[in-house]
Amino acid sequence: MKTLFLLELKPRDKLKDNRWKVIINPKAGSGRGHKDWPIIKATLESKGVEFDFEFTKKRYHAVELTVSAINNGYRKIIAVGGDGTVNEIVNGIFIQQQVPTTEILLGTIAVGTGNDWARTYKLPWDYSSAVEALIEQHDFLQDIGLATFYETKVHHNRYFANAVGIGFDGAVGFRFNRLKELGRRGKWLYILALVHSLIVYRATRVYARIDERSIKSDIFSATLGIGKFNGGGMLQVPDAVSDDGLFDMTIIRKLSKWNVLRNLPILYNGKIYDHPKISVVRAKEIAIHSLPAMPMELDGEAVGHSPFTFGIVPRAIRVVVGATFREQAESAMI
Ligand SMILES: Nc1ncnc2c1ncn2[C@@H]1O[C@H](COP(=O)(O)OP(=O)(O)OP(=O)(O)O)[C@@H](O)[C@H]1O
Repeated sequence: MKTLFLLELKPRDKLKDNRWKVIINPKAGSGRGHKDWPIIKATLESKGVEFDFEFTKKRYHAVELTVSAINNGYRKIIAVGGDGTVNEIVNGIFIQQQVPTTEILLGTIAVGTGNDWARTYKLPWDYSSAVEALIEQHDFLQDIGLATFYETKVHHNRYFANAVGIGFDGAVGFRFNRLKELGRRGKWLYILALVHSLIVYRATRVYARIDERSIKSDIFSATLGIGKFNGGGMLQVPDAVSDDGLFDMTIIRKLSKWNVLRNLPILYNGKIYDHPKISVVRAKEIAIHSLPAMPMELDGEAVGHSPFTFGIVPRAIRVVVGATFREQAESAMI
């Protein structure tokens, strides 16, 4: 009985209800995480935010830091990074076993390259306004996706908070990561990866189960979205709603390379579905098999290849959003 009493009290003793744990990826945004941290830190301090902080030291370290932060009583976490950092923190929130995932509040200060997750929530880019948003704490419960895939014959599971791209989109992700590893930088890097992949990538025969439906088609690319953006501002899933319990899956059927190049603007202007070979389906459960295997990027990270399964976990993580997004979400509910 005495032991039980102690066990119940111990986590409460160390609860840090109002203190944020800040996890900084120094490599995000080609080193912006490291370079801008002194400014971000000074901004947090000047606005009276209570926090402790830690830098990631390697890939996936943010997963570990999140699990130990929650085990040490933190319930509010700030990601200083890009989509990959947010993704690792979300995976850490699911891995920990101390509290339900919805009891953790996730905020972000976007210093990444693409920052697509932050775009959906209209989070401010300047650090002063981003910190104000954390103080105002407009929160929102968003859906999370769980993907299964293969990487060199090993089966993996990973949660995602924003979007997954498969086929051509996945190939661009792999090329983009490769260019970054080679030390290439700059805002045109994604376009460079896209043009390179366009030269070498071919549509594949895809067999998919989408909830109750089955499809067989030659598919060039597909994007599953919880958020609306991917690829650093592309609107490939422009109508995705991040708390509707459904993926929006944009399917781009086999296209000529010229047709892809000519239609690049519709990837950015929200009119992607005007194209006759592009359509959208909405579903909770999706299974995909392809010949040959197709590559996948998940929240901007090139991670593996098919066969894939995707499932949605509705309203699973509480996130801090921008005031404009919150107002729009509230007026949509009226
Ligand atoms: N200390 C570190 N050293 C090397 N890599 C790291 C470190 N910390 C995190 N990473 C890795 O950095 C990668 C990129 O992080 P992140 O996605 O946050 O930035 P980004 O790629 O610039 O932004 P975005 O995904 O929004 O374009 C992730 O794969 C992450 O695992």
